[in-house]
Parts: sequence; C-alpha cells; structure tokens
Amino acid sequence: MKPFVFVNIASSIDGKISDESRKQVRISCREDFQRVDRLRAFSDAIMVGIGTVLSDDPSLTVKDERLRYERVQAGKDENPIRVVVDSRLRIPLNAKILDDRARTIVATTEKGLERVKLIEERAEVVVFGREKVDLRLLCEYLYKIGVRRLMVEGGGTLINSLLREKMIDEFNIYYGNMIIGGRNSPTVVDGESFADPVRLELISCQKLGEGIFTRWRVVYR
Ligand SMILES: NC(=O)C1=CN([C@@H]2O[C@H](COP(=O)(O)OP(=O)(O)OC[C@H]3O[C@@H](n4cnc5c(N)ncnc54)[C@H](OP(=O)(O)O)[C@@H]3O)[C@@H](O)[C@H]2O)C=CC1
Ligand SMILES: Nc1nc(O)c(N)c(N[C@@H]2O[C@H](COP(=O)(O)O)[C@@H](O)[C@H]2O)n1
Repeated sequence: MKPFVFVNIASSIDGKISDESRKQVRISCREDFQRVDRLRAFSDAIMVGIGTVLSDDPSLTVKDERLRYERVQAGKDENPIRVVVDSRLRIPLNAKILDDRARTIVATTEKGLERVKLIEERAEVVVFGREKVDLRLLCEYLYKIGVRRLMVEGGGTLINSLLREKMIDEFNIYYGNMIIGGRNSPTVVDGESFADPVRLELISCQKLGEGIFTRWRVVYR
C-alpha cells in the first residue's frame, strides 16, 4: 500500500523550475503561496530530493499560524512530516529541514551509512536501497507509519524517478507569468525522457493571481 502521492510545483511558462544557477526562483505569486500553504497543511508528509535541499535550503513548514492551529485541533502535529531523499547522506547539518519545527525523515541507502549516526541526532534515518533510494519501499514505509497524503515538492530529478515507478497520482502545477529560459535550467521533470510519454488528464485549470493553476491526473498504461 502507498499514500496518495501528488506533486506541487511552480513552473515558468517555458517549463523551468529554476534558472541555470539552480538557486530558488520565486515563480509563485502571493495567492499561489497561500494555496501551497493550505496544501501543505492538508498533507501528512512533504517530500523533496537532496538536490532541492542543497539548492534552496527549504524549511517545508506551514507558514500560516491558523493552519498550524487547525492541525493541532485535529490531533495532528503542527507541521507535516518532512522527508528528504538522499542516497549518500549529503544533507548539511545546518539544513533548515533538520530543525526542530517538524518531524523529519531522511531516507538514504547503503552509500550513506557513514553519516547515519551524525544525522540521527537531528532526524530519523531510514535505509532503503543500495545506490539510489528505493522509492517504492520508502512510500510503503510512509504508509505504514500513517502517511496517507504525500506532497512532493520536487525537484525534477526526484519527480522523474517517482513517475518511472508509477508512484505519482496527481500533478499540481502553477505556471507563473515568466519565461526563465536556459538549456541547463531545471525543469518539472528532469533526467532521461520517457520512451512513451506519460499521459495526463486535466482535472482543472484556473487563473490564479498573475498565472495559471492546473491540476492533472496521471494515467499509467
Ligand atoms: N519551482 C519549484 O516549485 C521548485 C523548484 N526546485 C528547484 O529544483 C532544483 C533541484 O532539483 P534537482 O537538482 O533535480 O534535485 P532533486 O531535489 O530532484 O534531488 C535529486 C537527488 O535526489 C537523490 N536521490 C536519491 N534517490 C533518488 C531516486 N531514487 N530518484 C531520484 N533522485 C534520488 C539524488 O542524489 P544522491 O544520489 O546524491 O542521493 C538526486 O540527484 C533546484 O534548482 C530547485 O530550486 C525544487 C523544488 C520546487
Ligand atoms: N510553490 C512554489 N513556488 C515557488 O515559486 C517556488 N520557488 C517554490 N519552491 C519550493 O518551496 C520550497 C521552499 O519552502 P519554504 O518556504 O522554505 O518552506 C523550495 O525548496 C521548493 O520546494 N514553491
């Protein structure tokens, strides 16, 4: 069994999620950040790849105090569980995601064993796989500990692997009113292309702030 897995990501009109520097680019407008905050608050866990942690140093917490309060009233932790996919345990000790504002799980492989003790002082470490984190085993584990709604915030490399494993149920993509350009700028789905393009069904599409918010169901064949 696996959680319902949905991606939420902000893209430029030309499909880029950052520029060639790979540093965080503000693509979402205020309205979209509010939508993302609500989505986080209604998730059990939020997952990112180590590439995103190294580029953005995200905290992945719910920003709106009222939303955190509502979670607590509903018997949940203030913030969803944060999950980092990191085969070699490259996560910096001072990463914001390792602070005490939320429970954090760092998923690694046999390649990361040397740093496990160090990271375990700040987060839970789980080992799934030999070279790359076995995403299927990780999602089964998350389901076992009670995660039913898993939000994936990126980046493109992690999303590619999850798609290959047929793990993603839905894409929520906000298209900001900008073109970033650049052959080497990261995109919503990076890595190798698919021999047979992954098909999507449009769930909804609406103008939001200065951009467009779209929801897509993934149709696996
Ligand atoms: N606009 C937006 O909404 C967002 C933009 N971004 C942007 O995306 C970029 C980062 O994306 P990217 O570089 O692709 O990094 P990712 O966050 O996708 O992390 C990828 C890394 O995760 C590790 N990993 C471990 N196991 C797996 C596995 N099974 N499958 C895939 N990856 C695995 C790998 O490193 P290792 O082998 O060392 O473990 C891999 O290189 C940044 O520029 C960031 O700003 C990110 C999120 C949202
Ligand atoms: N929704 C959205 N819009 C953008 O324009 C973005 N750049 C991102 N980035 C994602 O948000 C993470 C930062 O989260 P915190 O504010 O630190 O909680 C970042 O790592 C990306 O995953 N998202």
